[in-house]
Amino acid sequence: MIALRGLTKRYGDRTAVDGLSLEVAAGKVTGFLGPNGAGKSTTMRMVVGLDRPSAGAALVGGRRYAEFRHPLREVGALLEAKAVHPGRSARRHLLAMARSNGIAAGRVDEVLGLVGLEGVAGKRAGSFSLGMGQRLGIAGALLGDPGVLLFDEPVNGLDPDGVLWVRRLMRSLAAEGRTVFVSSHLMSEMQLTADRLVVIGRGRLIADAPVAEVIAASSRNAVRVRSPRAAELAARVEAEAVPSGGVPSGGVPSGGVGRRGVEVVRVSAEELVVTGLPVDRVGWLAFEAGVPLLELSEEKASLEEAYMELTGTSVEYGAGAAAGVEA
Ligand SMILES: Nc1ncnc2c1ncn2[C@@H]1O[C@H](COP(=O)(O)OP(=O)(O)OP(=O)(O)O)[C@@H](O)[C@H]1O
Repeated sequence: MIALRGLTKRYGDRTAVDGLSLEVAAGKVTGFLGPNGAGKSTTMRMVVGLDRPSAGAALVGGRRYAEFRHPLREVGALLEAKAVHPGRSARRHLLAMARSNGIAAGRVDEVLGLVGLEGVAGKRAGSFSLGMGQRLGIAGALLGDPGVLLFDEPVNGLDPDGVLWVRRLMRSLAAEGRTVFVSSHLMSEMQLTADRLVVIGRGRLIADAPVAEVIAASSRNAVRVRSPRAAELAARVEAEAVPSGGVPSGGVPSGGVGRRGVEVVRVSAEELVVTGLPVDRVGWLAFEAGVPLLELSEEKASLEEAYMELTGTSVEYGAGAAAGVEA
């Protein structure tokens, strides 16, 4: 398990990571998301002792990275692909890592096989493509057979086969009970790979929840209804939004991701789009109102849509973001 306790990193007057507190559980793939410059790499670097926190702590299994005698056996990381001496062969690079961490030399060929680089193990790492560099980085992370793994943008530069391979690898590492913490900008890939998500913006925590919960909290989730008596149904649904007590009962509790009310958009005389209520609730309301239904369907948000909503005000370098101006 990884535990961040008030983790903070300042570079001069810039706060890259701002009081992050969370736990990344074992046995799961946890996706680490956030706009460019949000502080993901800085956070990961602090977990593996490459950066020193300005305040707070990053713990692996309750201990700081610096306390480990053989850190690669505790936590493996792919942080910068190609962070390898270009003149060294892949095998020599891994052998040097293994030696410094008391790892048997035989493990080097094992991980080279695991990542599919056995055929080029003697070649200079400097001649590797971006994708081969990523595979070598992943081999390095796996070398000490650690219980905790961090991957910063692992599919960067990989072809579709490689992307699928990384997805399966992450899933199988988590299934073995390991802690897998992986950053990515590819939302569709994260939707397929991750169990949980940690979303940050400007160094601060925005969400920490299961993937399904993050998506369920999106206002883009909607229920499409067609009925010859759509107006009656709309009135019934709107009554649900603001009951006599004045408190919206339709807001779907979202477990820390956000709250919202019920909205009805009249698309046409026969068609409505309802947001803020689950599809089965809309079905019951139609039944209670005695309104016939011609269609009742669910439109689910994608993780990408949910993510855009969550991070909308935290984007620093987006096309629409005014540089240097706080949202
Ligand atoms: N060594 C450094 N010196 C000064 N500022 C830094 C340093 N490293 C990172 N930063 C700043 O800290 C902030 C967070 O950067 P970081 O690389 O952690 O973000 P990120 O979420 O990984 O972004 P990306 O998705 O673009 O990789 C950025 O504003 C960055 O410019």
